Amino acid sequence: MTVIGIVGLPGSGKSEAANVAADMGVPVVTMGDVIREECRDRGLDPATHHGDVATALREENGPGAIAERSLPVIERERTDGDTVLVDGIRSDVEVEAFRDAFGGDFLLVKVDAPFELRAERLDLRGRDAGREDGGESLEDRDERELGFGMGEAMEMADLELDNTESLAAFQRKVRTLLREGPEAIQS
Ligand SMILES: Nc1ncnc2c1ncn2[C@@H]1O[C@H](COP(=O)(O)OP(=O)(O)OP(=O)(O)O)[C@@H](O)[C@H]1O
Repeated sequence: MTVIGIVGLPGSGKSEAANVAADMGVPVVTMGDVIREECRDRGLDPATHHGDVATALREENGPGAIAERSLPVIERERTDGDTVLVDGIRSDVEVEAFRDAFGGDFLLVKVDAPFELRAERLDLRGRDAGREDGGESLEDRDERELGFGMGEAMEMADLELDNTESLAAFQRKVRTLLREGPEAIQS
């Protein structure tokens, strides 16, 4: 069994990687869903309290809290000992939590695309990038994510998936990783 964690800056292609996994029947655990579940356990509406509950979880149980909460969900999904993909890792502390839990069965994959390409793609997606209406710019989002420890998390990656070609090429690369393992990938 392999637990594959995905890291990368906003717009790099993490969700697309998760979509490929889901299409292949590989379970995807989204750490945001874990927070939403915690909201419901606390009787709070995830639509309005997502950020508060994420902050509260970290304050109450330390910076690795959300990763820790994801562990039983991952265990639940690894029924046949198959691969599970985890999306939503934000920091080195969370990477450490997964490494402690899964040891050599944990593979950290960094999805990489340069700023301009991410900005362009997010523009096409119709949210996030270069907003002039008071929304957060991609620079600010990058800054915020790096502030959580995303830079350190990315530096810990076991494997880098370049996403500078077409979407189809990226999807092929992710499928190869999930089917054949990291040895089959040449950056
Ligand atoms: N190789 C590619 N070619 C064209 N478009 C792409 C490519 N990879 C991703 N995209 C598109 O770029 C946008 C951002 O990708 P995606 O949502 O997967 O990024 P993300 O890392 O999950 O971002 P966020 O952190 O904002 O959730 C999406 O609209 C996606 O379809």
